[in-house]
Amino acid sequence: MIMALPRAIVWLGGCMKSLARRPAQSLAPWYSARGMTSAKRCQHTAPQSTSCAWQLRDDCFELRYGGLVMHFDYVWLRDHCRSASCYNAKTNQRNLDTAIVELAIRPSKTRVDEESLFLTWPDGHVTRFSLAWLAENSYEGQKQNAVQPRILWNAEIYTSAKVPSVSCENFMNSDQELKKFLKDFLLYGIAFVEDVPATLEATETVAQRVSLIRETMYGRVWNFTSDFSRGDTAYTKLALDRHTDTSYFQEPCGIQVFHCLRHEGTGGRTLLVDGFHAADKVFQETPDNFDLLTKVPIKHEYIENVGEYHNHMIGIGPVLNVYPWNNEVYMIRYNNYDRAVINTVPHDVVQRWYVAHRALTSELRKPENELWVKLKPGKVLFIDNWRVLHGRESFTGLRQLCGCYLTRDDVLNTARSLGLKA
Ligand SMILES: C[N+](C)(C)CCCC[C@H](N)C(=O)O
Ligand SMILES: O=C(O)CCC(=O)C(=O)O
Ligand SMILES: [Fe+2]
Repeated sequence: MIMALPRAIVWLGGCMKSLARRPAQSLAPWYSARGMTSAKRCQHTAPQSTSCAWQLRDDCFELRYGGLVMHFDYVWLRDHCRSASCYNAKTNQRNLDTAIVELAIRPSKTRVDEESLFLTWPDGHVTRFSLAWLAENSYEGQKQNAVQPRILWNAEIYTSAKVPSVSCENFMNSDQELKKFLKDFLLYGIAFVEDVPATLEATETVAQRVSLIRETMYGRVWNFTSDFSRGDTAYTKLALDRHTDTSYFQEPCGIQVFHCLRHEGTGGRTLLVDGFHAADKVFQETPDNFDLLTKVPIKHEYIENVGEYHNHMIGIGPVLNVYPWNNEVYMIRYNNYDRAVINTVPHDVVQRWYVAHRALTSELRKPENELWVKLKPGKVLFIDNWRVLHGRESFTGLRQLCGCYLTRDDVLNTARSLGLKA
């Protein structure tokens, strides 16, 4: 399914291209500190076979296999030994005490056959790796295929994809249906379950089919209306511009679930915007803006003193969080309401940061990127809060929204257990 998607709109690490274009110095310092480019070659070259070739370089073991040229540090090779004494295959845990490995260790004997690499270490211990395992676990191999398959969308792309909603019954009873739901959720960052009874309990049951519920100071499963019972604009009838929730947590909640149990009035539509699509546009149009948004630490804060509630939450991190090895965005933290005082960078960087933030905001606000939906009783919406921003139109009348946050690790765990890449 995933392979069959049109390539142009699948997020396959567009950002990786930037690594090729930029000088190595602009990458994370560990990249050049390793001295990977200045290695001298050693004499021990194995007889060339059609399928693989290898050499012991001074600073690493070089392996050509399956179309890849891979480099393995010697300590890494000793540390990753999968022999029974070094690694417990039942628990998938390391037994080896890495701290006792000589950091300048080199194998005293090396042999490669069709399928395996055999290393004998100075103390006589033998490590065997299958070449396929090495290819799969190498840095070079990771760079090729580690990016999460995603479809970056605007309103048109999402609407014309006609992503089906799953019915509550199928969702609850069929693992295949759950898998389809999660596959779409991972691709788009949003997904719907329909025909759910309009109750808090049913919403909770649906949420628990996917994950553990992440309890916060708002409660476990919440049911809120415009009564200003809490010190936050969400508890009013006012419009809310696009944002991600709990940006003031060190780890913002991974998923948000919404179920509108009741609305007798006008307005109140939900706005959804793909933050990764916007980030990608900024990256393509002004890479320096993208870069700054990945680097400048920004503080978000929740200060509440209403009735019994006294909360002070602080979360710090860049607006765009990227993996350092391939620049893939994995989380956007964007909430202009909850953004706190900026005091983590000097004024000239602040000036440039506002420019970058404006570029991202302009992208997020383009009407073509806005997906508007009216949540109705029965229709439960799951939002990837690390990717898709939500907002709402102002409204009149009684409107009751229930839902919860989910533990991201457990959503991904469920997806992986069903055989999805997550
Ligand atoms: C969803 N629920 C009503 C419980 C909480 C709303 C939290 C709103 C907060 N400003 C934020 O963006 O995190
Ligand atoms: O009222 C809504 O539709 C959503 C409000 C909101 O942003 C939230 O509860 O996180
Ligand atoms: Fe929100």
